[in-house]
Amino acid sequence: MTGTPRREPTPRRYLMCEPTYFTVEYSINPWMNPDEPVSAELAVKQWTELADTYRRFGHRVDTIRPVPGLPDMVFAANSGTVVDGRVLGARFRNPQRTAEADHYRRWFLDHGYRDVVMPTAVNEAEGDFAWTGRLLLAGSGFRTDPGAHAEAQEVLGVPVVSLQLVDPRFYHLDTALFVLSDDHIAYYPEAFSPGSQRVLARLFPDAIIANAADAECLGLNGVSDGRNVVLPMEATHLAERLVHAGYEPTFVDISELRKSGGGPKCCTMELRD
Ligand SMILES: CN(C)C(=N)NCCC[C@H](N)C(=O)O
Repeated sequence: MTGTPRREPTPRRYLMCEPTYFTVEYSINPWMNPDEPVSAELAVKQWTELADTYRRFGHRVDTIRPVPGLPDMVFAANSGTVVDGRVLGARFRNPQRTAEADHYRRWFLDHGYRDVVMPTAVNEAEGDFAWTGRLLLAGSGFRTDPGAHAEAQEVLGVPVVSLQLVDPRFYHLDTALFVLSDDHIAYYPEAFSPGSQRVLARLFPDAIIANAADAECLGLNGVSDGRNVVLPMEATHLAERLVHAGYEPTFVDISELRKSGGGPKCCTMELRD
């Protein structure tokens, strides 16, 4: 008889950016409504709790200084994909976010990264790239260009699997899929084209399948260290499935950051050195 697998955490290093200048003053995804009030103070509180959660699990959290006028800079995951110490930076689709990429590029150079390449194609980094430990899953359809997938394969030297996103609410791959442990993922099938759904089912037959309620609270924007899985507090169905599979969910409140279309993962770039 096979029981629930024992899940082992591995130490992580994350890069985060405090939402000091957080606002929703433009709309570049369906979650953003500039007419709805937003509190930078509450966003900072929620972000601080997220960073403290990682530290409590023994992970290292580095930070980059926020820049006035770049309210989405808090979404660190969109500014770099790091595998084995190699960095592929970002090129944003929307002009409102263009300047973020260079601040992060400079952070990498100032912190000892020597292999830093800036993309030629539109590339929103870990927003659309997820490293499973074997494959780099790559989303396109709304933000990252399919050409960026080939560029990532060349620069990072890892096999890339292209996936097509089809629902504008789930405009980045990390709104619809995340990696739980080596080669084990959770995802929301309806966010993907029929062909991409078949690819995912073939590659990950034991994946955890999320439902619409999980996806609609950005529950797929989770962060896992192999055992502890940080999730938005509304993602209760997904949390039950994770417990069943041997993981330990931890809930965080990200309601303020969600007003910009972001969750825990968007705030967290993983530095795989
Ligand atoms: C989970 N997601 C989508 C992220 N990886 N990033 C959030 C980016 C939010 C920003 N307002 C934007 O629309 O770009």
